[in-house]
Amino acid sequence: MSYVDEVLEKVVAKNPAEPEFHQAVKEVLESLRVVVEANEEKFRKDALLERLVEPERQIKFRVPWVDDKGQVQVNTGYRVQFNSAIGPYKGGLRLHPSVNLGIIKFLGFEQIFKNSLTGLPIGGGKGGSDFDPKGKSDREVMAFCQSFMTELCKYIGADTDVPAGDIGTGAREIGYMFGQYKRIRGLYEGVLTGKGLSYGGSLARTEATGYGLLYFTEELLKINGKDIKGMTVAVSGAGNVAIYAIQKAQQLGAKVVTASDSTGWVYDPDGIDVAALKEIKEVKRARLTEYKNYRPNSEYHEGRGVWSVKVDLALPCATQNELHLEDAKQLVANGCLAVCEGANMPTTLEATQYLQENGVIFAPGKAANAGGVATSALEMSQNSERLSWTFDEVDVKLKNIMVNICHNMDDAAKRYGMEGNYVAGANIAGFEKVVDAMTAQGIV
Ligand SMILES: NC(=O)C1=CN([C@@H]2O[C@H](COP(=O)(O)OP(=O)(O)OC[C@H]3O[C@@H](n4cnc5c(N)ncnc54)[C@H](O)[C@@H]3O)[C@@H](O)[C@H]2O)C=CC1
Ligand SMILES: O=C(O)CCC(=O)C(=O)O
Repeated sequence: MSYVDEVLEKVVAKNPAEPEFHQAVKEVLESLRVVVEANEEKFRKDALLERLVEPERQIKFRVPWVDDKGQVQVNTGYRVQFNSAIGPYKGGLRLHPSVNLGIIKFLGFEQIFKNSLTGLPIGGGKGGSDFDPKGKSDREVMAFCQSFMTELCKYIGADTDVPAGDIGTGAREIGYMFGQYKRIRGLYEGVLTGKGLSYGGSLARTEATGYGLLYFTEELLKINGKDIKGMTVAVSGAGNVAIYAIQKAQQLGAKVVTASDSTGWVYDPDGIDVAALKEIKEVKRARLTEYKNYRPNSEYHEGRGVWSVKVDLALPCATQNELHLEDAKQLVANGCLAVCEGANMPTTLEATQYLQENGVIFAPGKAANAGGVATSALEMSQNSERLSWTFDEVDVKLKNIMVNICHNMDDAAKRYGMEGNYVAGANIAGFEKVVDAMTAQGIV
């Protein structure tokens, strides 16, 4: 049996009931086959792949807090410190009822390669909890965040592990967590990114993942002889990534006609109104049903359906496994030219394969959405030097990073004879640096 197949089998046997983690590992190792085969003897002897798929540390803890009725609630907290070969662990905290260890492991594993692709010195990690901030009062969210950080603060630090936001963790949650870290540890340091501007945050971090996705997509389309200007675009999600992806797409001359949340989606033939979306989601924390009050010409539909709209470009920006094989078939039938992932692993393996086989330009999240974590690393730099850069300074750096990722991914695919296979290109380019560092640092 080949080394890759052996490790894939071990991952499934050793980590049962973690389908998202199996999926993420399969996607990466399958596309590394050619690199692994060229170094099989050494990698096998060093158990390189076994070490790559085993987190350095997994922390799981109890998070008790008191709700507004005086009732004690108990959630589970996680931090998976996956790989520190190229820098301190870096990656967001997800607060969503679906969170479990397997989901945090898939996200942490992806983060290793994504962070490597940014070219910045950050290792891979991820964390979160099955706490649901939706429908909770600010006081309840604060009580949860303080309890969560009371335990997490023992394991993180500006030079060891620097968490940030993800689904359900925005500026409000990061603020409460930062306050509690400072209070317990007595340290005013850049232990979290995505902080508010008044206490060490970076300009452009809020916009970075969505803007970065569009800088990357614009470049990728250019490489393939196409122009984003004038394209019609479908975006899923209505959170941090989706909102700023829509905004930048419109600035680049495209028309985005959809957005979605976990209960439904909107179609706006005149182009999504970003100001309305921001007010509904960021200020009111309400459902997309409200969108029609701002845009009478738009349609609201319950359930899924964003991928049934005829578009040139699809940007999944909500959550994992939200774009299925049936959706891929519909996109292809409608003449969609490209799919670039703003979320982490939003496309199933079958859908990815179908898109690639049918000539759709497909860019994986670990490359396309790396602008968020890259700008987090820029926030860490600013915190270290006790300075803040202007919006334009950060934005220019972000754009350069995304353009470089795009070309490194494209070059890596070409080097291994897989031109246009950007899943392989991103995985190989991310892997090379991590493996080099792991090898240089010995068996650890
Ligand atoms: N915030 C960041 O900087 C980064 C986020 N990501 C990824 O982007 C994705 C979105 O994250 P954020 O925008 O930060 O989160 P968010 O919490 O701001 O927004 C998530 C959005 O997706 C929607 N959503 C969640 N589950 C859904 C479902 N099952 N069906 C349809 N819609 C659903 C929510 O209603 C919300 O509108 C996630 O996969 C996250 O891991 C990736 C890189 C960086
Ligand atoms: O900004 C960060 O550190 C993390 C962003 C993140 O969680 C991601 O890239 O998925």
